[in-house]
Amino acid sequence: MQGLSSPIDVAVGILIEPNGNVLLAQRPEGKPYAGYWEFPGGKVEPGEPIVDALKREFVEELGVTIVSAAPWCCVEYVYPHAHVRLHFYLCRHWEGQPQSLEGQAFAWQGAVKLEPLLPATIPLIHWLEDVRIAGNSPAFRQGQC
Ligand SMILES: Nc1nc2c([nH]c(=O)n2[C@H]2C[C@H](O)[C@@H](COP(=O)(O)OP(=O)(O)OP(=O)(O)O)O2)c(=O)[nH]1
Repeated sequence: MQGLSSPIDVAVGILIEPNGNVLLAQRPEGKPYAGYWEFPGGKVEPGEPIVDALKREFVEELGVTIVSAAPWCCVEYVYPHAHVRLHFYLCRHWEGQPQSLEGQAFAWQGAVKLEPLLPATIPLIHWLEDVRIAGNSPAFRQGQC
């Protein structure tokens, strides 16, 4: 089990369509919390800039090239399997249609109704309501990490 004093950095991207829909993915079999919904992303490799990890994960998982992404918030959470520090980015500009390259299910959602969601991601759904329709570039939310 990961040491609780050393969080694992995770880069997570929220793709937002012009109509305000956001993309979620379902965790595949074999991973902790399989079947739970999350925003696409994955672990940052040692020495890797977080935004580079974000771009790498989107190419690997979805075949999507992120053109620009804005850091939005950071959430720390201790699971039984790991202590994670999640770096969430908002992304309105990308190239390519998301494809299920790792066999995972995807869903575009307006007001997100999917269940179950990963516990650390649940608060994001509420915060997203302030930004997904407005089309603005919200300030970084301070204070969660
Ligand atoms: N991608 C993503 N991960 C999240 C979210 N919320 C949340 O708690 N997590 C956690 C679950 C995992 O413990 C961790 C992501 O690790 P992962 O195992 O999915 O990463 P990975 O794709 O690099 O996996 P692997 O190569 O190690 O198999 O972050 C979220 O919204 N999106």
